[in-house]
Amino acid sequence: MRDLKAAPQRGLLIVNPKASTGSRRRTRWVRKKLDEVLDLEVEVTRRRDHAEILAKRGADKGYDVVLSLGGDGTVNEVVNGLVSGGRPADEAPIFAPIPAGSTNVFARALGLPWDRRRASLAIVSALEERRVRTVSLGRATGDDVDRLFTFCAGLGWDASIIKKVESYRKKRNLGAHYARAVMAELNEHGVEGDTIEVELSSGEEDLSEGMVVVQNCAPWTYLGTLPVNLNARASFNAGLDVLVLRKLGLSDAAMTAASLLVGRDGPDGKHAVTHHDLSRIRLRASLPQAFQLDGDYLGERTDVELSSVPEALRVAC
Ligand SMILES: Nc1ncnc2c1ncn2[C@@H]1O[C@H](COP(=O)(O)OP(=O)(O)OP(=O)(O)O)[C@@H](O)[C@H]1O
Repeated sequence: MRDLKAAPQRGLLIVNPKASTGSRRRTRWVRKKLDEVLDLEVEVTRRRDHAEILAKRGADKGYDVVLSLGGDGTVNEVVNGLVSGGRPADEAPIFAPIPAGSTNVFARALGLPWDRRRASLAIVSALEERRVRTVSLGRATGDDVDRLFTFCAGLGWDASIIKKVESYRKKRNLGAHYARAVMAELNEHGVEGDTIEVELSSGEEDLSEGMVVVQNCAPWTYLGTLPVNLNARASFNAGLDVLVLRKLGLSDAAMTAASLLVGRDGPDGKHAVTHHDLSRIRLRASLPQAFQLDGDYLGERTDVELSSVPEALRVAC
């Protein structure tokens, strides 16, 4: 092992003590491992949005590496703090996400193991070997929101489901909760509803009557170990991908939902279409629709613009 203590990088570990799979003992183990390669400071979040403030402070203070120990909510806050105000990737600390949530989409999409110990070891080895990758991010603006996202944004049906899943919080087996929320949503509303106009930077237009999902990478999410690939071509090295769910009758809603969630071939083109590698996507809903960023329900919105921010963040993985 190379002795980085000779010239250690300064690291800041931001710990969310409320993340689903967090515990003091596990945090101590991670901290000990990181201590071997970094001159490490640790900060613990005290409330929602605190990770963003801590990360911004870390970037301002010139830390070389900032790590999160939490789920995708913590990742989203830390990333927003690191490159807030348009800070270029090479002037921001290198980021590394250590998974401690229930799903950990961003860390897994980077190829890190779901298991926190194995992920920590992979990150330690990336730091030792100075293995860094620069990834794109997405940015959502409009209707009093201006926020970066790491893996997805959604307007309509999937955000309503996320709102439901959040209400089942602190219970285990999120895969089952997700399926339960899908069925509850289908029973209550179907997927037919108000329209969402979709305007793409390619010049194309589309119309959805249920849901629009924008992805910055693939997969979109995981049900346990199963990757859900609504848009398998989405990539950190390209612009944004979008899935537009077109008109859908209640009779085949469950079938289509199932094929979207577990199908290997993506949407069938009849009920849903995808568009690849876009710099900008404008969404205008006829009535306020549920909105989510990185799996976090943010309330209802009618007008949102999603844009790609290429090479926005350096990641050790
Ligand atoms: N001390 C705290 N008290 C209450 N909430 C907190 C605290 N620190 C962070 N949070 C909030 O906890 C929320 C959930 O965090 P996070 O997404 O990291 O974990 P998770 O929900 O277990 O993961 P996943 O989204 O994968 O299920 C975030 O919105 C974050 O802002």
